[in-house]
Amino acid sequence: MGFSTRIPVENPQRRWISIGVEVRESRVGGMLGLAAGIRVCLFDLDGVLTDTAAVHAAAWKEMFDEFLRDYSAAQGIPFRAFDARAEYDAYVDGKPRADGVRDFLASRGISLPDGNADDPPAAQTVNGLGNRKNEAVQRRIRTDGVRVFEGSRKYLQAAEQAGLRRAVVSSSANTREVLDVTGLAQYVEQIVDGVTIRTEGLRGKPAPDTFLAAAKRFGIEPSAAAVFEDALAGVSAGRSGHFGQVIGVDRVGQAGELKTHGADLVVRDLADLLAEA
Ligand SMILES: O=P(O)(O)OC[C@H]1O[C@@H](O)[C@H](O)[C@@H](O)[C@@H]1O
Repeated sequence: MGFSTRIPVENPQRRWISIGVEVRESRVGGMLGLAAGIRVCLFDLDGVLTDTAAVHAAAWKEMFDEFLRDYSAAQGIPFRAFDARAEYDAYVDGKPRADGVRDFLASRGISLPDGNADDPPAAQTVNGLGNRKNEAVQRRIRTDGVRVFEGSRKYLQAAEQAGLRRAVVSSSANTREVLDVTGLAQYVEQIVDGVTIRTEGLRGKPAPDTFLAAAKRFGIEPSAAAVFEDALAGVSAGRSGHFGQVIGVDRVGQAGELKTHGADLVVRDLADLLAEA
């Protein structure tokens, strides 16, 4: 598509729009910077609506570094810390908690038994490590609070006023608490989250199941919904579910990777879409 600001005159049904880091083609007729025909917005939470991707990444690092220190001492191998940027983005971000534990450990050639959902945080199991990380993230959320991206709050309000339907689709089992403490719950009609994944037996991102479940609740085809995602696993889920539009939200300088994993369009903040509307 190229980095151009030209307005093509040969096809009046299309225009070039410049949004944040990308210049992409968009069909005229959509609202709030969306493609024509979009009636439903499916928002990821952490990193899209709230500044909690970094909170999760820090909690993962706290837990994995402690585990890796013990593990390397027991195995007599050098300790290599968890990379809260590259390894978090590649193996953990956007996925349900247990998948994040499993996929990162596998990348280091480590395999642990799954254990049970109520394993204590000290247990050397996938669930035990997941529960240890959850204690860390909840401590951080309750101590430091949660910051809402103001552009996202404005976008939610504008979407509501425009009559677009709105769901949050997150792998996090802490979704409801975060929506409640930030006051964002009032803008959200449906929630598909880490708890739904467990109770309905859905596959987590990068599988499209959670986004498809949300589209189904509105009784629409995926082609009528836009997916808003900051995680590589999340844009992959949007792409493989054949959603009408996949909007990558780049908070950490990974616009290129978001595009190669399936984003149609990459913005730095949802306010960029309002500026174009
Ligand atoms: O551990 P939770 O709160 O259930 O969240 C699971 C995952 O939820 C995703 O939304 C986050 O991007 C991940 O970082 C997080 O690990």
